Amino acid sequence: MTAQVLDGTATAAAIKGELTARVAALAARGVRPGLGTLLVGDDPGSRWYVAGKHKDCAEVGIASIREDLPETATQQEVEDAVARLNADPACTGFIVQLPLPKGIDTNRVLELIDPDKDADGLHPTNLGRLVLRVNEPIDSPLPCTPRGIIELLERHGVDLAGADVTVVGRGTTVGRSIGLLLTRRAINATVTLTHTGTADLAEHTRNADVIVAAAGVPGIISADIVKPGAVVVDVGVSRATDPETGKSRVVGDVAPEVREIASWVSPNPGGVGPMTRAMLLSNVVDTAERLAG
Ligand SMILES: Nc1nc2c(c(=O)[nH]1)N[C@@H](CN(C=O)c1ccc(C(=O)N[C@@H](CCC(=O)O)C(=O)O)cc1)CN2
Repeated sequence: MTAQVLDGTATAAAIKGELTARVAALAARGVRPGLGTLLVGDDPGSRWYVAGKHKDCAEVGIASIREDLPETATQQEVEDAVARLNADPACTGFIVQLPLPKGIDTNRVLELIDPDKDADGLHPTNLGRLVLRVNEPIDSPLPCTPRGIIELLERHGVDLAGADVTVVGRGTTVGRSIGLLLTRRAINATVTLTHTGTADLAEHTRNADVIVAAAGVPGIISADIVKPGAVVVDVGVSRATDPETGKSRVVGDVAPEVREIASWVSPNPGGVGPMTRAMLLSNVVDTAERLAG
């Protein structure tokens, strides 16, 4: 079996087309959504991601606002930047690019974001709504990567109802929050969350209909620990130097041989990354539509 491709690039492009129409409809009503970003420090990956977010905004017609601080910024300076974005009426939603430099209290910064402007869905109030609202529709922003993974699977016709999903990695932006989404009644998957303390990872992945690999360990999902016909989503982002070009490139958590055994695999790059970007735009447009009534 050769797996079919969960094409995040094409799916994200389709979503951006839909969002462009929704932004135009808002403009006709005199409403312009605006995404703010707060970037602290010089990490090249983070700079690239933030630049991509502003490029995406321009493509769909969302205004964008930037707050860039140096690596040496103090906790107070970061908190002041959050306060400016909270107060800026042109900014209808914003994100704090993660990770923040060492010495900055990330949880405290996230808690200071106005939950109604939390474009990443990472404020405790919005994560709490996800915990509490198992049955009802959710009218608050959802974390972008988990939302993007589910959208990617659904738009490729992967049925999650009753599926056994094994998530690898317990980070806040993906591992912990995707379980909350997948176990909502509207989706109805059964989730096993594995992490570095899991005694036997293979036992859990071999039983899974769907594997979401977000460990950040290159190749941790090898073909021998995947059930034939399983769906495998690669969220891992590690970097390696390409021996042929000498350039840095992304390496995922899923070994290439998995494509010979799985039914669907998300490429990496070109899978979950573009979907994360598209879901950030969706969150901003959803919020602007709610504000506009
Ligand atoms: N505040 C947040 N910080 C971070 C998040 C997040 O959702 N919110 N996620 C990641 C970074 N990220 C967005 O911020 C992100 C990661 C990857 C991609 C992407 O499109 N990647 C490309 C490959 C890029 C490359 O070659 O380097 C792909 O997968 O095709 C977009 C956004 C951590 N921080």
